Amino acid sequence: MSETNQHADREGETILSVRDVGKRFSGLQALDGVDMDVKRGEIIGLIGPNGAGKTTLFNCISGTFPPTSGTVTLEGEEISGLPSHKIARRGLARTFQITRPLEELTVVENAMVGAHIHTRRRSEAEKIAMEQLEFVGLADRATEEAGELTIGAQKRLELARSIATKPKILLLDEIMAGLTPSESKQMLDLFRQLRERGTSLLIIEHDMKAIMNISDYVKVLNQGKGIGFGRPQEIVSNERVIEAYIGGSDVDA
Ligand SMILES: Nc1ncnc2c1ncn2[C@@H]1O[C@H](COP(=O)(O)OP(=O)(O)OP(=O)(O)O)[C@@H](O)[C@H]1O
Repeated sequence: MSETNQHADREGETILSVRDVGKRFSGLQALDGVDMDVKRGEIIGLIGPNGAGKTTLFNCISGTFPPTSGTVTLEGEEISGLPSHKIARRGLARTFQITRPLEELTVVENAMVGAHIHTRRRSEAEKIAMEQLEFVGLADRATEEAGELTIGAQKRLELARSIATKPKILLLDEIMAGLTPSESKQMLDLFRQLRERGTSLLIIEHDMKAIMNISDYVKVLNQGKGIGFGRPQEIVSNERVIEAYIGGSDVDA
């Protein structure tokens, strides 16, 4: 069975659909015919060796740049080629590999940046932002300068900012990097709560144990191509996946 068709019959409403997506950077084919679906309330882990194309796929989905070929649809409507702010307004949020809050703003003002994509009213944005800070455990630090936060708290603020956009699907790019074990556990708990609310998550993460623990399904990229899709226990015993990791110079999620 091809990796694309495996589990194609899984149930639930498709939120995000990636079809035959390719991305070329001058001489380099960074993505080549990638297919993937994310259903409502699913957590999908996206893994692969360094340079596999994981962040490039996030960039193509979220509108940082358009794919060279193929389509991306959100709730059945094509979003490939739209600018990122329009994609965000339709319900797709993302975090970035290197997260830095606007240090001179307060914690709540940072979270309000997310809320402002839906409302221009400050009081309404502040209400939405405070709800999300409450969710990530930062409400009591709302008036502090964001630059004062520890790395772990900055990551939770980044999560609060992104969920303040009220996403149907959230793309998380190594948001657990640099967290202590207890902060990672707290982050995984937040992911589970988001799933319970019906938010879909697509997660790039270094920590293989965490990704296998949290994901409903795992998608594996290697050299720009999908080489595996399945339940975590299927992925860890998939020979193509093992070969891609052992054959590569580095093991990375
Ligand atoms: N803007 C760009 N211009 C040119 N090449 C790029 C660009 N972005 C990514 N690439 C190249 O595309 C390939 C895929 O990179 P990408 O960052 O998507 O991989 P990744 O799987 O996220 O890797 P890592 O785990 O190291 O972050 C790499 O060879 C990279 O050098």
